[in-house]
Amino acid sequence: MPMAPPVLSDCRKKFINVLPEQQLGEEHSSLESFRKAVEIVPRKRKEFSLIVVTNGNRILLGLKHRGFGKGMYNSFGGKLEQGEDSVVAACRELHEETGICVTMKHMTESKIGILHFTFDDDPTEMCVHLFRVNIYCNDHVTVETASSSEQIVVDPLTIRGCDEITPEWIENFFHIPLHNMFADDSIWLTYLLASEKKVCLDGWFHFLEGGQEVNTIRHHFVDIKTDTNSESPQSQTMTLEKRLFHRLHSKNIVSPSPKEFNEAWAFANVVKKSLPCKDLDCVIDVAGGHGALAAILLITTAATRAVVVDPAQVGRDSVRRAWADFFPEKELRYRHECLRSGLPAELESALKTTSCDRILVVACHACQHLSDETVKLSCKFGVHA
Ligand SMILES: Nc1nc2c([nH]c(=O)n2[C@H]2C[C@H](O)[C@@H](COP(=O)(O)OP(=O)(O)OP(=O)(O)O)O2)c(=O)[nH]1
Repeated sequence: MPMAPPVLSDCRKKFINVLPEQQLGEEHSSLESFRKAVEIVPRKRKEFSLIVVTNGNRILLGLKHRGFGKGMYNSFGGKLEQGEDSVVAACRELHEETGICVTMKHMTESKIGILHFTFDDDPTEMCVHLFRVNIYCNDHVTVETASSSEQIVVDPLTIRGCDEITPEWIENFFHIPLHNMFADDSIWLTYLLASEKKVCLDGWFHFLEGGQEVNTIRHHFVDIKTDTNSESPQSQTMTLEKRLFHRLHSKNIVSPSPKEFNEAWAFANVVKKSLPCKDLDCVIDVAGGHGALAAILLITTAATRAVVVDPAQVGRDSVRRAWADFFPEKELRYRHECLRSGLPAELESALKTTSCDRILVVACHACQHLSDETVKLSCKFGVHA
């Protein structure tokens, strides 16, 4: 059964600087209900472009120095010039404000919706054409999967601002400065960034009087279309390491912590460099706790099964909850038992179905006694450790 798309309010809980609910107004479930509540019919309409720029799980935001939104962070864009098409305007504004060049073809494919803004104290409706551009930085040699035939490769040193705006990379987009951005960003931008699927948005936001100082929405309605067959642009370009990290964060998993995840990732890489993992079948992670190391080895090697031997029950199966779809048809088990009895039992059982050179015992911790015991037992059974 296809998974239901996430709810707007659930997505924003994952971001640390999200604005308080009082500033985000009432959420409507249909445009009709939104229009009825707002009552005001705008008399004029102005068109703008807005381009969200990401690179994996980083986002490029601009700090505005003048005009609308001065002193706040926003994505890039501006007014459409007389008779100008929204795609042409988006290419022009992105280049003017960041130096990034995107072809018309790519910008056309990057259009993801429209945002409509109305105000209690202004009869003009702002109609913002929304684009989502995911760039590849050519100092990031780690990009693993690039599905688009025409990638936007940017030399990060060429990114520059102008007198109106200064671009700045936010390394983890769950940390974007939403408290210093337009209130609607806490609603739609969080959804866009948190979604692992490609989304198109039609957003309607009605603001209270008072402009950016008050920055408060009275009513909103966001119509979201999720393309369940298509990964979001950031998922396509994220390295596997970032995708795994991102998944832990987006599911609010605290065990493994970011530090433990980094350690497990680094440890797995060292193990893979020093051992012939091509024909690996079984991984035994001794005192492996939450099981991140075992799972990373399952995901990144040919191993088909892994078992975590640890008397402590750590993380309550968090790793499987977060990453199960990264190792489909592979098995991750937990054996809650001490090393002395659990490891030999697992080794004996594994050796019944596979050869010793296809079994790997790993242990990532600082206890000399535990390490000695692990190596001694592994040597006794003739497996890699
Ligand atoms: N994220 C977000 N962006 C908004 C909101 N409202 C709004 O106009 N924008 C965007 C659309 C445009 O990209 C930008 C406003 O355009 P601008 O006033 O900077 O236009 P411009 O660059 O042509 O300005 P200028 O040269 O005439 O000073 O802000 C909003 O509520 N949220």
